[in-house]
Amino acid sequence: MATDAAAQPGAKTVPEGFTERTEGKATILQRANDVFFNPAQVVNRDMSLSVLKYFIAQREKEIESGAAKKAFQKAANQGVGKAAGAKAPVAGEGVRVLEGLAASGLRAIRYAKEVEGVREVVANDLDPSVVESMKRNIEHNDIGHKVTPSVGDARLVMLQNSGLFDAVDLDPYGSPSILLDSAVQAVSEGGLLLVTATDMAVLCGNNGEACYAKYASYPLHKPYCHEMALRILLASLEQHAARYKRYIVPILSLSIDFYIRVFVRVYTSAAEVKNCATRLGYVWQSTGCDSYYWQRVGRRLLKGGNSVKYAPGVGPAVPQQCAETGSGFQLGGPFWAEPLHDPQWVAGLLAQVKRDKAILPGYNKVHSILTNVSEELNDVPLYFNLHDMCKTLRTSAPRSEVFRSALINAGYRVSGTHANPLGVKTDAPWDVIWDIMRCWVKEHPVKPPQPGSAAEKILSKEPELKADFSRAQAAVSKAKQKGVTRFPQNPEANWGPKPRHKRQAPQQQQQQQQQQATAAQEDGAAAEEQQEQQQEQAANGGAAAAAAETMEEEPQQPQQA
Ligand SMILES: C[S@@+](CC[C@H](N)C(=O)[O-])C[C@H]1O[C@@H](n2cnc3c(N)ncnc32)[C@H](O)[C@@H]1O
Repeated sequence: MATDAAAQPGAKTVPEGFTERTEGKATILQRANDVFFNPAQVVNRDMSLSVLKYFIAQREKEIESGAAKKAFQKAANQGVGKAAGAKAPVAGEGVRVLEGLAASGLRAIRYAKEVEGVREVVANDLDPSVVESMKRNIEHNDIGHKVTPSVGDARLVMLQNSGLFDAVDLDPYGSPSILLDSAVQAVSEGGLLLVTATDMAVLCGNNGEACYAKYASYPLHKPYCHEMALRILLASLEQHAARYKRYIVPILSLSIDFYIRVFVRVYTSAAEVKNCATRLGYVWQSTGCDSYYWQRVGRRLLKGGNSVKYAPGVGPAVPQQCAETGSGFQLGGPFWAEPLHDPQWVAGLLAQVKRDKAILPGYNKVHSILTNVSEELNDVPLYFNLHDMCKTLRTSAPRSEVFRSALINAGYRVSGTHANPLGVKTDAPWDVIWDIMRCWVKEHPVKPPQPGSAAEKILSKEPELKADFSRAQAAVSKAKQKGVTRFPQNPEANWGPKPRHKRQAPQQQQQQQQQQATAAQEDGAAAEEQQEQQQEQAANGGAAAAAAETMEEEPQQPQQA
């Protein structure tokens, strides 16, 4: 937990006009109105620290098995790191990290102090006055030469150190788009990229044209927009990487409150890069209802023996008119269409985080997010919001467990998503999903819908499937069964991005207000989900059981002082 602290006897002297602020093992010096420290980012820093720690352990194993050296040689033959004189990784030598936009240096200092196996962190910032305060903080933390301060444009630093950093962390205000091209070149073979984006209004489709300009992907302003934002950033990373015969492997992709954060490894392979278009897809979104359909940009065709041929995607993947409502479609993308996470990493990371509970100030939220992620259907891109579908039909929403049971009883898989407390992921096709809703409305009649409305068109069809709403065991997530709080409330209002340390243009202010409004909405949805959970508990086991389960929940304490 971050704390304000007065100087203790024997502790480092706190210069006049400063106070100390501690997060994890790092203590930084802060002046009044300093905006360098944003407590809302503790979860971002804890998560990043944990992923970096896990990455280092994995990398050591790869060095010991010889896989890392082999990969390094292969990449060197393609020119990776050649200009900068990159060397093959050596066991026990530790990793070299770049924090490209390091501000106060808090994150860099935490990496250096808390993650074993970090050899050096280069903490870089464009603003010389910021680097002065960073130097003060490095000195204040007694970390010797482990953190190297640097002033410069992160893009230049990355290009000048191509292939030389084992991990590159980019945590900008707003969009990372202009940093991605140099970032995919800066990491060593199999290296780790950790990237934040806070331009959620852009990525979520409020300004689609701006998103296309920045990321070359058209967003759709729909309930799945937070996962779509992740898929836009990943698609952009993949396309930048492909230009240098490199490709990405996402290990963890997170939508948290008001920002997204992706963790990907970067490899080099001319053969693998040919698959780039097959990993990306467009989404056809019905303009009349909630249905959406994927279409890959490219195809990989196996032609007998080992012969592989690449071809453009086939389409359109939808008819001229939406099968449910007769309306047209919007086309979004291209988006990353492959899994967002590596399940083995997620399982290992979750176990490691549990062991590190005492040393992670943002543990509760980090644990909740990873628990949710571990239960997500990783091969089902995007999700729908059950409440939105009910709005389309002007009906009351079934409890999520009841709706999920119907999907499972019809032979399909279903899960929630960490990106939205009300989101449902399933491999059921849309005609099945709508049939379940038609059956629900038959059992819970609604007022006759408006002639010509989407509700009328959808409900005028007889369901082909007879939905079975009886309780299926797998309909309740394991976390929920164990009483793990899946969406903890944020500790305070306006828990969101901080302004840049300069006057903001009205457009930026508006964007920030939108981001905060989105975060507030999500908090509302989380509260709704918790209320629903309590109602379900009460309905399933009576008040006593609900009370007992509630007591088992982890306390929802604010993560910051
Ligand atoms: C959100 S803050 C970083 C916060 C920090 N990562 C942390 O966890 O505390 C963004 C910083 O990026 C710096 N910055 C913006 N553009 C940059 C660039 N092109 N190169 C390097 N630093 C940049 C700003 O000066 C600012 O200090």
